[in-house]
Amino acid sequence: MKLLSAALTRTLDQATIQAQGITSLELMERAATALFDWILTELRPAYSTPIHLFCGPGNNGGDGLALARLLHEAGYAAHVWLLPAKRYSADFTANRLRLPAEVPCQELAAARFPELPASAVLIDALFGTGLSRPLTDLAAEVVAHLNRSPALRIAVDLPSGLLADAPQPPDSPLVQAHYTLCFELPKLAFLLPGHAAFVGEWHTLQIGLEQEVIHNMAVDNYFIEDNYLKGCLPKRPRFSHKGTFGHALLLAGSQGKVGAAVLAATACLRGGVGLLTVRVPQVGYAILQTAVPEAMCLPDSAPDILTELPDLTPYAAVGMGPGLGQQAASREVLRQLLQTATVPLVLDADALNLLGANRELLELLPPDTLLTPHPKEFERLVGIPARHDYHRLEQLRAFVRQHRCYCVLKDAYTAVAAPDGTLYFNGSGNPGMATGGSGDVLTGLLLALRADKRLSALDAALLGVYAHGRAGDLAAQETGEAGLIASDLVRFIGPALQELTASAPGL
Ligand SMILES: NC(=O)C1=CN([C@@H]2O[C@H](COP(=O)(O)OP(=O)(O)OC[C@H]3O[C@@H](n4cnc5c(N)ncnc54)[C@H](OP(=O)(O)O)[C@@H]3O)[C@@H](O)[C@H]2O)[C@H](O)CC1
Ligand SMILES: [K+]
Repeated sequence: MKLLSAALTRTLDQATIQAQGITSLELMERAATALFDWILTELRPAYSTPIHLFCGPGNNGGDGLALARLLHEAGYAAHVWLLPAKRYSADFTANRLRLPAEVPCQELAAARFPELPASAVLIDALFGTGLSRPLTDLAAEVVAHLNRSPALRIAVDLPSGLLADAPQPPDSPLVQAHYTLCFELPKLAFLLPGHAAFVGEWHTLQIGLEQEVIHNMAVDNYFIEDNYLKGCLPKRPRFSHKGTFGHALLLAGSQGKVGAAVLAATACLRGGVGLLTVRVPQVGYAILQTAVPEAMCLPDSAPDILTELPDLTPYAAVGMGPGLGQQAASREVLRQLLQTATVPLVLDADALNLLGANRELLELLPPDTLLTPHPKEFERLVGIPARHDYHRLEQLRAFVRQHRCYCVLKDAYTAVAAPDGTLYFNGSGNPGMATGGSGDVLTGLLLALRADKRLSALDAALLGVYAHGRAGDLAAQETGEAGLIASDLVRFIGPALQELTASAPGL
């Protein structure tokens, strides 16, 4: 699914109007009908529930006015509050005129804000994609008033005050919505951690925008939704053998952190790797052989950290990092790996911290290496703290372009960055996955997929990130979010990958 900028959204509106031979007012009616249907099916308000609609001067306000009419016609208690302005959009005015006289409709004024009790539903239709500057004066006061209310807040298209795809000054007034209902496609702003408290739970409502036009739009941000990757993992041919799916090498573990190696190893095996060899220090040998009998173990000669890189000839892909520690000897193993590897690499955790602390090593990254930092590790990699979420995304694009690598920036909506700077935001997963070892599981899974020669680097990264989140969603159905631990993720990798597997060979 593409993420469109506010400007492209406007282009899409116009193209839809032209292609379908409809008026912009008819498109607004579709939007209002979709909002109405969602409210009725999902919220199921009582007829007596007071529904207060706060309408701004543009088409976002027009959506609110049309929704007020539909609610009123269906017997609900709609009450409209208008934000006075010098100019109103044509479709706002048309819907203002179509509002039945029985619907209470008042202009907002500083001394005349309505009481908004907990039993009410508030519709924020003040500003949408036409917002051009931070809210001030009366608009800012209205937003503060809405946020103070204990009532449920539903934002139309965007929480008012939030820009769809660009940063706003810190502390700009923003509606804190419980739900945001937008049209057809989500907005980039919804996926950034700093906006979670304002966007709330978001849903896209279909209003029949032209798919052909969307298809032809060039964008650099995508959202990976549920059906996007279905069938992308090739079905295994009947005459497969262990070699078909590659032999992976995992370099992981140190004194006190052998569990990370165990988790990554089991995830790699569940990810479908043909053969797995794990390099651990002596301290990990008995643990690994006992906990993961399916993996071969090639112990380092050192007791508690990795100090030697094994011969890489047998391997189709190499992963390094989980539980590694940051000792100088392990850094030299990393350096040697970067200098000698000719197969795909997956680098995580302390391998990333070693890169961050020795940034000259970044110059050695073989092309298409896959890095999986969380935001703090990413900051160490680039060496400059991000000023805000959008700045971090720009750093991410610059980083992958410079190093010709893939980077998985882990967050609530994990972003997979491709070397051309395109970002793919992952939609699967849940907060239960913020638990120790979750990242080690992702590394192991990605290592398995990178060892599978049938997959491109991008497909392996997208499938791995999505399946990891999906495994978390399946696991949480059984354990709940709080009770989820990383080994639960491992158990559900198989079912998650099964959902993504093509139903017939070659599909
Ligand atoms: N396909 C769709 O997504 C559809 C979307 N619809 C709805 O339309 C809005 C976008 O409508 P638009 O009229 O372009 O914009 P807004 O309603 O957000 O607001 C524009 C007016 O607000 C003024 N403005 C902007 N910023 C401020 C501010 N900080 N303070 C005060 N006033 C502000 C702006 O004035 P300018 O001076 O900037 O020109 C405009 O007057 C979209 O979000 C959807 O809700 C369609 O209904 C259906 C299809
Ligand atoms: K809004």
